[in-house]
Amino acid sequence: MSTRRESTSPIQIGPVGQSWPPYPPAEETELERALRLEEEKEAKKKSDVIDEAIEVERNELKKRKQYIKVLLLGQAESGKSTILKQFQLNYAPKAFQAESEAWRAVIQLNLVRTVNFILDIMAGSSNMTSEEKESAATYSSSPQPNANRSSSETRNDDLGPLKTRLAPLRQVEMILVNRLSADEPRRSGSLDGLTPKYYSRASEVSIRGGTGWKALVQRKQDSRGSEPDDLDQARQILETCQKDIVALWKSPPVQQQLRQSDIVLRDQSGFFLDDTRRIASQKYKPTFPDILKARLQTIGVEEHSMTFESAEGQSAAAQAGKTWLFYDVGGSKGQRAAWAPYFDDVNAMIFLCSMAGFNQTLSEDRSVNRLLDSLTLWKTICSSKLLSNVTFILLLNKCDLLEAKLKGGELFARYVRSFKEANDFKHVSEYLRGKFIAIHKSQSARKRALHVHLTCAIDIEVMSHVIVRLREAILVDNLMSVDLI
Ligand SMILES: Nc1nc2c(ncn2[C@@H]2O[C@H](COP(=O)(O)OP(=O)(O)OP(=O)(O)O)[C@@H](O)[C@H]2O)c(=O)[nH]1
Ligand SMILES: [Mg+2]
Repeated sequence: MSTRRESTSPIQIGPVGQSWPPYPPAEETELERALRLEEEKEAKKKSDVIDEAIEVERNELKKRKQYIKVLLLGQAESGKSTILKQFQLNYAPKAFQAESEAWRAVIQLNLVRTVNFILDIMAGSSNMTSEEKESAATYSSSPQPNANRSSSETRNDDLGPLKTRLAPLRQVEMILVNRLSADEPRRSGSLDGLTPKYYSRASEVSIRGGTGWKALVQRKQDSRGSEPDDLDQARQILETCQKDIVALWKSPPVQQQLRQSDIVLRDQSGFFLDDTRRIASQKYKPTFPDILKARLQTIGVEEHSMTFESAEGQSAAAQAGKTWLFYDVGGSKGQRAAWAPYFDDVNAMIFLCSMAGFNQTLSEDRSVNRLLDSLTLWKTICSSKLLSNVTFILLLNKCDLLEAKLKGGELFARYVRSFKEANDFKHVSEYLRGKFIAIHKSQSARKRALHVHLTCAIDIEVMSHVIVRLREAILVDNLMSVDLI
């Protein structure tokens, strides 16, 4: 502990002859002396508190140096948070299971938002701005979105009673958003009163993520005891709407309108309409596959600490090596400036690219193709000097969606003119793999290994093998001692 405040030799400042501290004053009364001593005691107390805080921070820093730090990078919706969930599921399943209840609100909100999105579409385009019409087509699987076509062509008054019965879902959405975001300032995408709003993304949920919201949902659940609250009310309404949601989704006018607007809801993140009966039930408990499919946009950079559960009961040293820190970043363009400070001190970087993005534009900038954005971003990351010594992992993700799009007749060459091969998964994924590897080779300042995997981040079985290999690669590259492995 520092004793700097107790030094007796005063330092010289100001004009020669004046010293600091000016104690003790030449003529000091008893009262002045008592006050002075009291002040000094207070100052010492404060100093000790500061010293203690510094010490704690130093120890914390020392501990953090023993952690493996992994940075997850990639554009929005590429699957970064999903990969983090896969690590938790594989290596900290008890902790992951303990949090599963908190995901219920997110999944139900994903579902309710999709329903309200459909209701907005069916209500017609009159209250949509031209920007909203365009952004509704962001999810289109077609290169030429056709969202501007008049919805009156298929508007069907038979849906009237259904729409009326589903109207309370606006309130459900509001309750769930409030519950998840609680003290957060309102951000775009959150509900604007009860006014129907045309969402550019059917199920998008945008709240500050990390562990904060989970704790919040949990705390509220614990504190309310047996008293019914607004969340119970929301779940009751949702259950009451179960059959009508199914009917809405199946109704020919809805399917026709979505087709005419070139909106493919099944391809969208957080799509749960095929599981309505289960998810809208009051007894609903999120399963692992549901949690992996849930969409919760990451805002900012979130630090997640994960301790390998197999390390429980081992020595403190072994435990330290078994704790990994993940930095999960928000991938949209506006958030990328916040990444740089994390490049400095990580052991591994996992970059995700959604291969299904070849026929999509960024939701934050509809003039930019997603695949092109990913390649540009990859180029920047590869050339970063700060990352030149870290383990590089590339996950070409959303294999399932890429395959479905190609099988559905979407032509890859229509978006990527240099592609001349057969329009199937094997050739397209090989082409993309080659492109990314070539960029890595040409942009890296020094020779560095690159681990590449084709992934479907929501597939538990297949991912369990990939996750093991990622862990091994990171540990081996970072020369961890055998007992830590
Ligand atoms: N079908 C399919 N969906 C996936 C795959 N990987 C992720 N998803 C889904 O895609 C959505 C977006 O994934 P996230 O992990 O939230 O994306 P992110 O990169 O963290 O996005 P930001 O937080 O906005 O930067 C989620 O609903 C996931 O369930 C995949 O391989 N296939
Ligand atoms: Mg995320």
